[in-house]
Amino acid sequence: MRVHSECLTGDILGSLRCDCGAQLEQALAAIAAEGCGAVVYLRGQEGRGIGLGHKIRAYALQEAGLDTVDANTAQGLPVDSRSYGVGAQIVGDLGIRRLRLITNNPAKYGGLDGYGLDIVGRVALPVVETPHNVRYLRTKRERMQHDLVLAADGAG
Ligand SMILES: Nc1nc2c(ncn2[C@@H]2O[C@H](COP(=O)(O)OP(=O)(O)OP(=O)(O)O)[C@@H](O)[C@H]2O)c(=O)[nH]1
Repeated sequence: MRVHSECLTGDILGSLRCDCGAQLEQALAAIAAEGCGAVVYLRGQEGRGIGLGHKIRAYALQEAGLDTVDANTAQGLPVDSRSYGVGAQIVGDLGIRRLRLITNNPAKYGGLDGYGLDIVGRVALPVVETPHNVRYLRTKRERMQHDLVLAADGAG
């Protein structure tokens, strides 16, 4: 089961600044290979909840040296305002009660817990690391506690 946060730039336009598009593709492929599963695509979560306009402004701040966390707070916005209650209810509405969750994000795992869903495991997504997204990935690991192993530690 994949609960995916909307990312217009990564999912639709194929931006290399984040790994969202790659993660969506990986999740779809993993579910296809398994022969069962679902992707719930959560609209309204663009930019970890700040919206597309603010995310584009965050990109300008990142060009000036801020990381993805500080580029949110510099705009007076929360680092991550996503909640997963609606996602959990959609999962339940699909008739799914017992699942393995495809994510590297502990907050997502915790956020889906407790809605009558039995989350029996986590499926880690292999990291698709490029020179363009390595700083983004490192910030996810170091400041947002994502469970990521990066090959390029020490680079970039
Ligand atoms: N604020 C901000 N949000 C971003 C940026 N790049 C991508 N996003 C958003 O980040 C969200 C994805 O969250 P992540 O924390 O990258 O990963 P995740 O989906 O929570 O974790 P996984 O389940 O492991 O994929 C999407 O809503 C994207 O729109 C950025 O530079 N700044």
